[in-house]
Amino acid sequence: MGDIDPAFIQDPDYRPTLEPQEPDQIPVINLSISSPNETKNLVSDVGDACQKWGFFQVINHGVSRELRQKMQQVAKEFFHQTSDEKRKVKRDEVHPMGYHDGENTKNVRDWKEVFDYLLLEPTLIPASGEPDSEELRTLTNQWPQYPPEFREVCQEYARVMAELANKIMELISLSLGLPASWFNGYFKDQISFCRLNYYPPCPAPHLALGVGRHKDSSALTILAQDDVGGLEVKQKWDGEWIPVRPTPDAYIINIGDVFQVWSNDRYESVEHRVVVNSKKERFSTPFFFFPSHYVNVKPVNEQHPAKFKEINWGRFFATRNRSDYKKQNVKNIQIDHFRI
Ligand SMILES: O=C(O)CCC(=O)C(=O)O
Ligand SMILES: [Fe+2]
Repeated sequence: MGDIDPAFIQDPDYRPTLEPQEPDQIPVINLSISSPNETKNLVSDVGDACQKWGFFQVINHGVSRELRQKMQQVAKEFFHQTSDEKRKVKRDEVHPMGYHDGENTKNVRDWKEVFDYLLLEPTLIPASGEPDSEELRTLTNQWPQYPPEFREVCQEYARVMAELANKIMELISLSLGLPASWFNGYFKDQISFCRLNYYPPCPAPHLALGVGRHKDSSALTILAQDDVGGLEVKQKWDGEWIPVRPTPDAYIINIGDVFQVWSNDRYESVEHRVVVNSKKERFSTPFFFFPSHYVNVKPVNEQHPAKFKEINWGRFFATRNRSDYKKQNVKNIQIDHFRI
């Protein structure tokens, strides 16, 4: 036990502790409301969670349990196939959507396999991150033959996630003192995508991570995790890693880089990572809610000095996503590069 490819081994500073930790402290927010007064409380709970943690869980979100279970089932059936079968829909530089088993986060390999697909087909993004390049690139999905209902279930699931993302974004807008629909127009041609994560049991969970520490570059992310656990969030005030314990039927929401810029640092995109274990496989499904490629992201409140320069979202996305395929000599681009 314990012998793994050195490409997966984290630097000692970033290895997980795997010791029992404190009980879960990430807020759980009930989205069902029946009076205007409850809306006020809900908005204030969302705002507090965004400010303190950058993470919260939601219950009574309106997504059917049946759809979530179907999604879990097709993911299991897909990932349990042979490598050869899965590689028929392998991602590459021409087709960035599909199956992938060699992702690096911060230049260390993740102990996971993924399948990515876009909400909208086709989706347009800039061909490169170069500031003066106007060329666009058309992205489409790749779908496996098996299981036969895979495509239909995935597409339905992404549509439902986009609706939930809108609802949560409206609450976040209200919590920032803006009209609920303030950001809606930025998502007309959204580059949102859904990812199926599969973490096989790992013989050396003390050395490797399912996903290394990172921030999501989305506006927000909606994550479904199964009952195994493994997601950890970096507590803002002391850098402790806090587990997000599985809560039946809940979705985990986190603020991504886009909302950090829009809110001018009031809400931060918080670092998180995934710990693996030697006994149980784990599945999770993040939906990354991204604006349209042509949106220029900048702080919305003009009463305070802006902490970020305007960022063209498509170019940022195009630059960041190149890091999936090659080990890079430089750290991949982050919003901090745009700080004033
Ligand atoms: O699997 C998880 O719990 C989280 C995955 C994640 O953070 C990501 O895919 O960006
Ligand atoms: Fe993430």
